Amino acid sequence: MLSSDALEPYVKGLEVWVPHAEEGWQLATIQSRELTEAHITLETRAVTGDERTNPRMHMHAVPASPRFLGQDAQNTELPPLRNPKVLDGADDLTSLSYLHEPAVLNNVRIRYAAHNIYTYSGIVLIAMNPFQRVQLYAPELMTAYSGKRRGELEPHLFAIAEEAFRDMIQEQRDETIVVSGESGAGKTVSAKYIMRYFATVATQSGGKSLVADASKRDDRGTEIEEKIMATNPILESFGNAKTTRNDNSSRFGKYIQIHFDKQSYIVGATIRTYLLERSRLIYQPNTERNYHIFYQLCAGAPPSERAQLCLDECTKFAYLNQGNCSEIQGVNDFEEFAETQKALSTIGMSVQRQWDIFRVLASLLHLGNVAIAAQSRTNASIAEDEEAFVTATRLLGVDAAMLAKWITNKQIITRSDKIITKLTPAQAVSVRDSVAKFIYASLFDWLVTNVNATLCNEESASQSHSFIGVLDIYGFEHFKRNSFEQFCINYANEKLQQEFNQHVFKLEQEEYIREQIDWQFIEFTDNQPCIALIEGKLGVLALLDEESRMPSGTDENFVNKLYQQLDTPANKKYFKKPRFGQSAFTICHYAHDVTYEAEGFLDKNRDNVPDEIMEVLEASTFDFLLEVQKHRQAVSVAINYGAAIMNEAKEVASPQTKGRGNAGVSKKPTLGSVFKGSLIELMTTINSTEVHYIRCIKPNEAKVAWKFEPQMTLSQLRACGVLETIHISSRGYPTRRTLAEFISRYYMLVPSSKRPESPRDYCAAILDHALKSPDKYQIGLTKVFFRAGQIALLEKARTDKLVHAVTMIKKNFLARIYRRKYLALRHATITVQVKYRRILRLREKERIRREAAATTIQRHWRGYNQRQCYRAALCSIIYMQTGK
Ligand SMILES: Nc1ncnc2c1ncn2[C@@H]1O[C@H](COP(=O)(O)OP(=O)(O)OP(=O)(O)O)[C@@H](O)[C@H]1O
Repeated sequence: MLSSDALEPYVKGLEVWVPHAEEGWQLATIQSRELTEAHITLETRAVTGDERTNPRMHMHAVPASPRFLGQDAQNTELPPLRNPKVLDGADDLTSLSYLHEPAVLNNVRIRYAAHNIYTYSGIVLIAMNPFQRVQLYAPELMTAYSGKRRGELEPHLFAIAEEAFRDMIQEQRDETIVVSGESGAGKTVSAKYIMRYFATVATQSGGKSLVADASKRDDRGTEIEEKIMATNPILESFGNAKTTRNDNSSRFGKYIQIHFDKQSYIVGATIRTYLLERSRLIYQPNTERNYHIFYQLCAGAPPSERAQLCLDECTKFAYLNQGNCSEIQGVNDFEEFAETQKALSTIGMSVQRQWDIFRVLASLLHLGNVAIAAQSRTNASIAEDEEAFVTATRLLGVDAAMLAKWITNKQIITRSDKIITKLTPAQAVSVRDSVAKFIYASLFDWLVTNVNATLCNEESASQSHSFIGVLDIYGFEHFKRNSFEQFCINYANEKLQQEFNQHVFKLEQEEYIREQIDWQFIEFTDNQPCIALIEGKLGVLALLDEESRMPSGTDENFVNKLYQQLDTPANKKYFKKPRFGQSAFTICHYAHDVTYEAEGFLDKNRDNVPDEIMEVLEASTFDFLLEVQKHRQAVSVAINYGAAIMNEAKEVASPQTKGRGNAGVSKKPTLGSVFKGSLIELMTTINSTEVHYIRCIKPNEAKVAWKFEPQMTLSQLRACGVLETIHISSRGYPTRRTLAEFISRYYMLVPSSKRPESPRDYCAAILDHALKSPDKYQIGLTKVFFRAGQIALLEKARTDKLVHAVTMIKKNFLARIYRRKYLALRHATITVQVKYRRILRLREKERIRREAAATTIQRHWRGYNQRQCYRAALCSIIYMQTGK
């Protein structure tokens, strides 16, 4: 049933959001509203756009289940309300009055259009990729953010870095900055700037930040910072590749811990890496490349080393030419090779050791060129004198005959016998490739361990007092075809999302307690059932491991096991068996339902090379290769030990799983279990730190500067949990203002005679006047908390008040002006009148005077005439009488 409160704002002329196919959401105004006992009808019209593409929208809501009908879709809710215009482009989404999907999208869009790439969403920083160099990372800006609290300046990743740095000093605890987002969203760039910030900014005791002054740092300090920065080009060369989505895509996850001493100077760093994409070594889709280092080596090796390693154009190597892409626009592999070498030297790696590494890389390229022929129709064979094979085995320092034998044959050990069978050419190619993948993955791990050894020796480890970790991890992935890699990535994201949700809740609760407001905490939907479905005792990973350890295990058996174990009513919210086909399974993740193709799961999970080939490699005459393998074995032992402990714990917990399919079971750690172990370890670390979040968003697929694709942005906002967080917090008090901010904006809502002294009472007085429902807000010690929508009401009240005030001022002002004008006019009129009258009077006087004069003249004239006549008559008489 719709409450009258909910309906109240929906009046004619109000702006609301309606769904739109391309724009995500579109602005519309309510044209009419009709309320009957049976239902409510709202009719809206799009504010912009042409009538054909955006026809009128008719909305209905029945009392029992409010709904509005779109052009062709039915919605069960009233349309979301638009925020007051004054909030457009707010730099923190939590300051919006209505917090919903369209509001978030609109705000981010407005900011991006104004070239503001960063926006806060509560504790999260949303970073939109500009796909263009922006002037936001200069040292002067680092100085500006140094020592400043978040919110004092525009949103920025330096503000997040500074916050972590300050918290570390003040709270004496470890910090983590989680940078996530989809491929090409800007994680690596952001992580690099954060590291640069830490490398540039140092502290003085007392927690006062300042940009590092070279004179204040000893050489060791500066050297460590240089080394830390040098890890970027190294890891990028060996772990990044060109993909369709990103020219410099990191094909692994990493967690870099920067260690600080008691004075908050950097003393070292350690790097943990996750799930390097191994398949890229042997296969690249069209327009994609293998790892950068191979192309750099082919372009940059000097002639003597080139000859020694038999290097050629990169297009000549099967492992490098499948994507038909040997160059990246704007990247010079020759120069990049020099950069990589320089970085390796910076971390203290000798030139000899560098060439050992390059030798291994060259051997892999030649191994990829080894032709596997069909000896008979089904049996594979390798020509031992083939150039590529000779070079590969020479560089690897291994027995060519033995390697050829174990690439083309397989040995099965039974209780009483050892049976050798021939492999098909396809199987042999797969073994050859598994050797290459194994060596490259081992080399990568060795490299990371060595980088760590130089970045954090025993001395720096002993000085380390606290650390800030930067996690640059792949975001949620959902492609047309999803495989084991996407499964692992999405599993990692489920774990991070859970941590994030709990964190947001924890923070909310903490703030409410700190501010001493009354609240009843709301439950939120935890994604734990989905995580349990993946990593639980009989979850996807356990069943995958069980099947992987069977000598005769297949992807089909694995997927059937999933159907049997997991396709149950209890799991129906999280696991689905697709309607068609028997080779896929769907997991309903927090961000999206993803259907995974089971094909290849077992191979990828097993990720092992036959024992016989391991023996061949272990007998190598190339010392460096042996060192790499020893390192690998040490890591495996550690993982096995961890796995054994985990298994033991599991078996104690669940006796019914004991003995499940143990016959002929391989004891090697599977990739899934390794990943699970490293993820658990990562989560333990992260949970012991204070976490800060940066969510990178890729605003368009084509990587075009400043282009905003709403649907693409929306799906990422959903996937990175921003909308989920907003949903969570909107059930509490999502909007808040400090008492001072609140008073300075809304003081006019209470008459000046009724303004109390204390800020809290002042706020209470304002709220009492402006908001009808006291349950819609709470006044804390330093902040006022609002339920969704209240700021819009306050804004409206403020606008009404101001409009009223403006009208009054205008009225009085105009009255004054017109009165003045009137008085001036009156005065002028009177003056004119007086003068005119005077003139008239003068004229009258003059006339009278003239008339009098005329009369006189007339009289005189008449007199004169009469006299003249008299005189003439007299003369005539005299004349007549006298004759004179
Ligand atoms: N802040 C930024 N300023 C300018 N350009 C950026 C910024 N962030 C990202 N870019 C551009 O986007 C590209 C992709 O960024 P980046 O490599 O950091 O993505 P990613 O999220 O790490 O991707 P992947 O997961 O594939 O490694 C960069 O090469 C750069 O061109």
